[in-house]
Amino acid sequence: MAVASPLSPWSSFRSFICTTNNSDEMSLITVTGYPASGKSTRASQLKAFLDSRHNNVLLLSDHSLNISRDVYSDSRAEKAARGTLFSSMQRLMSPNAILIVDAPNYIKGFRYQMYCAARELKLRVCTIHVVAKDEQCREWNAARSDGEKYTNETLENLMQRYEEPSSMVRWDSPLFTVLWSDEQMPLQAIWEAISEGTVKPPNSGTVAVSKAPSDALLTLEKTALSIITELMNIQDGYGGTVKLSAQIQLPPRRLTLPELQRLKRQFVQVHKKAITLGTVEKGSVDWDENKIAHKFVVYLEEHLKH
Ligand SMILES: Nc1ncnc2c1ncn2[C@@H]1O[C@H](COP(=O)(O)OP(=O)(O)OP(=O)(O)O)[C@@H](O)[C@H]1O
Repeated sequence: MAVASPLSPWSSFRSFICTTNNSDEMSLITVTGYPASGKSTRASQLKAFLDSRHNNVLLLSDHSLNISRDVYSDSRAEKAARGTLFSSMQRLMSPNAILIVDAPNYIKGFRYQMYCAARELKLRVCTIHVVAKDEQCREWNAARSDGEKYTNETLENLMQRYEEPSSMVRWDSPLFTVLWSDEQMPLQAIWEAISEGTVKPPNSGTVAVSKAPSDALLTLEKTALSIITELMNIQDGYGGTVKLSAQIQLPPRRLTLPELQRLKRQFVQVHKKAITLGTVEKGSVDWDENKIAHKFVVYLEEHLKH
């Protein structure tokens, strides 16, 4: 995988600057991602862009609420902190405000609650998923000097518990995925989602969005899933029908299903954006089963701990 250089947070919005104001957009933007994945960096980048288009952009975060990192190592304190975040969010949501909620927002059910609260007020919503590899988050966390460092244990814990957003469910959509290596955020598309997107009526349930995934997305999911199933079967002595054209070098220890599932989720997330946008990443030609299998095997070899 290519190693990207650190991005410059301000480089991507300059071309969109204009001075539209006094609009009646009301919206909730939920930022989510791993701990120390760059959520606040992206949230302030987004706020700077939106400030040039709207006169009431608010940013709510653990930091602005003085919520300490320690809450994430104590489930009761964490629950109370989520309550504080939620009530502040409700207080700040208003006509003519764009509210960005920059917090871990890693629990699916919590994002759903936020979505319902926004719909009650007929706000437009969108979710920004900031994606960084585990290793990158560890590195950024270790290097941070802003007093917001997580302990290693809390960091690992939060990464394990993270529930990824999905564009297939209403409460996470529209979903914008921003990779740690992306120089640009999709600022214009986010603006359109919150200023022109559909305002969903309250209380119309939680069913999945009807839009079908592309074949490529399904193949990506299915192929990665069949590989981890096969690996578990082989490890448990059930053998397996080896369909892969690639061989895999495994670490000399037992692999666990949760770790394989986590790597699968990350792998899918990393490649989903290219597929949904119809763009092609450097080095990949298409998305057939064999090529995906090969990419996933390489990904596993790179990321499985020895
Ligand atoms: N793209 C990037 N390039 C280089 N460094 C980055 C990048 N994104 C974030 N960082 C660094 O990583 C650290 C964490 O960034 P940031 O606060 O944006 O993450 P976060 O996800 O909001 O963290 P938290 O989970 O603590 O809220 C900071 O020290 C920041 O400077």
